Amino acid sequence: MGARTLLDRLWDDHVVVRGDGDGAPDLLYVDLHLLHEMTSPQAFAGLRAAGRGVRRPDLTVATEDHNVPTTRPLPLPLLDGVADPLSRLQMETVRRNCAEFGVPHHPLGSAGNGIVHVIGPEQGLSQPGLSIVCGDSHTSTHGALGALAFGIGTSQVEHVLATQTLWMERPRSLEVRIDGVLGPGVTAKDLALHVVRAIGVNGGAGSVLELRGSCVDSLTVEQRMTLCNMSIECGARGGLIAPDATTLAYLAGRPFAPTGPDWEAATAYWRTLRSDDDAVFDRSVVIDAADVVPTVTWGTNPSQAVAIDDVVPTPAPDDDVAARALAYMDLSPGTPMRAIAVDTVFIGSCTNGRLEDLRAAADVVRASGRPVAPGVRALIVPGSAAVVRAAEAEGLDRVFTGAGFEWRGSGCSMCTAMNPDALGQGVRSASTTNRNFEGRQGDGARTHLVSPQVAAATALVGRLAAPVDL
Ligand SMILES: CC(C)[C@H](C(=O)O)[C@@H](O)C(=O)O
Ligand code: SF4
Repeated sequence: MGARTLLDRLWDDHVVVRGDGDGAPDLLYVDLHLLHEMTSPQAFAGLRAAGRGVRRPDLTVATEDHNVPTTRPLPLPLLDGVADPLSRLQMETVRRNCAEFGVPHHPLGSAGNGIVHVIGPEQGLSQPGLSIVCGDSHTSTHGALGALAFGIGTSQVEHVLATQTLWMERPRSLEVRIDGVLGPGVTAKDLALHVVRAIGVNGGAGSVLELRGSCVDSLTVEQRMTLCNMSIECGARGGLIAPDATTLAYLAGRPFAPTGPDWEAATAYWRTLRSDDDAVFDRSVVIDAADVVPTVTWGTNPSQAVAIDDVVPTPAPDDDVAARALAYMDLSPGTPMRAIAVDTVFIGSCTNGRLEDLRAAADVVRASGRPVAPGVRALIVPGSAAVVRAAEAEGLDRVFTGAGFEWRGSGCSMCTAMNPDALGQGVRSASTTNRNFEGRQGDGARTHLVSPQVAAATALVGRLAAPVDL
């Protein structure tokens, strides 16, 4: 066999039936199927209608995240506290489906509950070399551990439930080589926004990004997850990072990580999961880490971003997309980004709702000693119940509440307007999430994507700000 990329290796290891002819889909085996309440109901309904069961409930895990309220105390064990009838129905439905089909489920209020892309890695379910699917685009997050991880549609969810396999066209490989060192105050989120700008919101279409190079090697697994999470925002099928010693150290001792001789065997395989030195990628993009700066978005897609030191850009005369974005965002060209006042700050989501993100934000708050600016609503929503526990054990909750932030239970929350945390018309937010689309955080709400550090500083200043401004 010739030189192979990491994507080739992972793909070849999962093909059950090879497609007939060029561009024909292959049938892939699925090692881990993650479910949440938004995209699983119709799939289970289809199974039931066809009189079929779940082929491998032991390789399937469900959670509740998109619709859940994050106010505390949690409304358990009953759903009495879930006021919104649609959310309540979704939560009841996933519970009933999982009970009926024998699928392990982490309901709101249970120790293992959280955002689907946060709980997989933290429980050690997401491992190098696995094929992982979920009816959710940000399944790319799990690629940070060297897994082949894709978002799929609801009809595909049903197919995987029934067969544990999936027909898929082999994606193209896009190498994103990032060498060098990130400057002071520059985070994995800034790097993720930089990558989206470098590739463009459709530039990754049909491809899986392999993120590699000395800068990627230097990132923690949680930072790698931020990067892979946003790979989907350049239109890619997913993002991948070869497992290394950092990955192994992250996984060791997690509840579902292998132990003893199984660990030895698994890690021996994981160490082979890399692109050959002479592997040929379909395309390569090279990024110098030194060029990455603290970044904030001004528009309505994640590539419409500038340095926080910069001003709102002036669109080219024929750039209707940018003009529309500026109108929606109610921004004028030339306005310094730091002059933009916000109503709301949100720190959370599968992009930036993990322990390291909360620590980074808490460090900013602690170092400044300042309270949240008057009139600003600032929310901290940990990505999972485990993150809540770990953060509280370190006293991070007290750092935040002491400064006037709200400390919430876990869930997707303000990342998406699918739960009670949705924002109102015209509300402007700085948010550590991954999408700033029109209406994403609520009808008419205006989103600026930022890092946890910038979000924390912004909450204290009341305008877009970086920790150096405090
Ligand atoms: C609800 C779900 C299908 C959706 C996704 O696929 O990503 C959501 O998680 C999002 O982030 O927009
Ligand atoms: S946190 Fe946001 S991006 Fe992540 S799964 Fe939930 S809605 Fe999607």
